[in-house]
Amino acid sequence: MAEFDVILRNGYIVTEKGVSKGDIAIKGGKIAAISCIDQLKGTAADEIDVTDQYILPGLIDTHVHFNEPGRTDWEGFETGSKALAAGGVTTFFDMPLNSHPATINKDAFDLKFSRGLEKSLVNFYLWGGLVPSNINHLQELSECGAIGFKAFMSDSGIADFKACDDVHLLQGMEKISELQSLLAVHAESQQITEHLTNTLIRRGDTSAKSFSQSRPILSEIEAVQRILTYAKLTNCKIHIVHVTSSEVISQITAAKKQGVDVTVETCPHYLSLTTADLAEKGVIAKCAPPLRQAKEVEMLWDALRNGEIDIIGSDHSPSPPELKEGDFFTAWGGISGAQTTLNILLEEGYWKRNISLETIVRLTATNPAKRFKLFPQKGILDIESDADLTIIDLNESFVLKKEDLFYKHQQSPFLGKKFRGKVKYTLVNGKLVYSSLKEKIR
Ligand SMILES: NC(=O)NC(NC(N)=O)C(=O)[O-]
Ligand SMILES: [Zn+2]
Ligand SMILES: [Zn+2]
Repeated sequence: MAEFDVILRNGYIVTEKGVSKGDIAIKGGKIAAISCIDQLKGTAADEIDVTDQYILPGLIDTHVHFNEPGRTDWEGFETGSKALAAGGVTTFFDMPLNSHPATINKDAFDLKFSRGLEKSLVNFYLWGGLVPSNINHLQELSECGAIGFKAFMSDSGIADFKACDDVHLLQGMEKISELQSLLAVHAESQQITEHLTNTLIRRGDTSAKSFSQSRPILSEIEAVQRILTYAKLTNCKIHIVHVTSSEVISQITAAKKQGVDVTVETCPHYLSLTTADLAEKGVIAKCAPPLRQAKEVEMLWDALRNGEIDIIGSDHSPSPPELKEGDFFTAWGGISGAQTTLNILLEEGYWKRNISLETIVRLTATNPAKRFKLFPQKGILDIESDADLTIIDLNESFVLKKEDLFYKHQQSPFLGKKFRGKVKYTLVNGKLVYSSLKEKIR
C-alpha cells in the first residue's frame, strides 16, 4: 500500500516567509512530509507533477455573502464554493446577512450551517450578526462556533439586517469583548450617507458620479474614528471590512500603535477598479463603500506594500441580474468576486506592481488564519497543517469569460480582463476539488 495519499512533485512551495523548491506529501487530509533538498521518498496513490508551478496555502476568504438559505437564487453554497475552489480558495467565512433568516440567533445559525455542510465543496465558518434586537443571542452564537460578529453602521440594504445605532454598538461590543470574540464592522456613517443621498437624489442626479459623491471617504473616516473610540472604551477586538482608502488605513495604523486590537481588510475591486470603471461598466461595479479614484487605488497599493493592510477578502455579494439594473442608487450594491481574488492579486499586484507571492500569501491565507485562530492548522504549508492548498502556473494567462465563472449568475466586473497566472489545482483537506486540466469541478 502507498505510504501517502498524494504527493505533489517538484513545485515551488510558497509561504509568507519565502519560496523553496520541493515536494509535499499528504496523508489523511494533512501535510505529512515536505522535502526541499532531496526528492521525497515514498509512494502515493496519486502523484501530481507540479514542475515550475507554485504551491500556495489555500486562500481563506473572510468575507462572502452566499445568501443561503433564503436567497439561494442569488448565489448559494454549491455555486459559491465551486467558484472559490476554481479561484484557489479553500476556506470561507459567510456573512450573516442576505441569507434569510439572517444569522442572528442559534436557530438561524444551525439551519445555515447544516446547509453549508451539505453543499459546500470547501471548508467554511459562519459569521454571526450583531443587530439592535439580538444582544441576548450573541452568547449562543458564539457557543455555536461563530467566527466573529458583523455589524453595520449604515443601512445594510437588507430589511432583516438592521444597522446598529451607537448605543447598540456599545452594548454589543461590551458583550463581544466578554465573549472574547471579534466584531467586523461595515464602517460608513449613516448620517453622512443618508444626508448626501437625499440631497443628490432630490437634485435628480442618479449618475455613477453622484452615487460616488453620496458615499465619500469622509463618511468612512467618521465611522472608523467612532468605532475605534468604542473599541478603546469596550476593549472589543474589531476588524474593519472593505476599506477603500489609505487615509482610513492610516487612522487604523495609528490606533494599532495606541494598542487597539484592530485589523483591516480591503477587497480586490478596490485595488483594481476606479470611479471611471463604475461609470463605464455600470451597476455591475456598484458596491458600498464605492470604488474610488485611480490615485486612491495607487495609495491603497502603497499601504499594502507598507504592511498596513492585514487581510484581503472578496466581499462577494451578488444578486440576480434583474436587481443589477436601474440607476446607481436603486440597483443592488455588491460585486461578484469570489472566484477572482487571487487572479487580481497576481495580475495587478505580482505582475504590475512587483508585490511578492509571499505578501499575497500573507494577506490571503496566513493573516486571516492568525486573526481568526485557525493558525497553524491553516494559512501555512507545514507538517501537520491541513492539506488545503492551491497550485498556480504563473506562465499561463487567460481572458476571463462568462463561461469560466461558476457563480449562480455569471456576472463579474472583470469579464474581458486579461490575467497572467492561472489556478491549476485546488486541494481541500487533501482532496482535489478543482483541476483546470479537466476544466470541471470534481
Ligand atoms: N448587503 C450586502 O451584501 N452588503 C455588502 N455590499 C457591498 N459591499 O456593496 C456589504 O458587505 O456591505
Ligand atoms: Zn459591508
Ligand atoms: Zn459584505
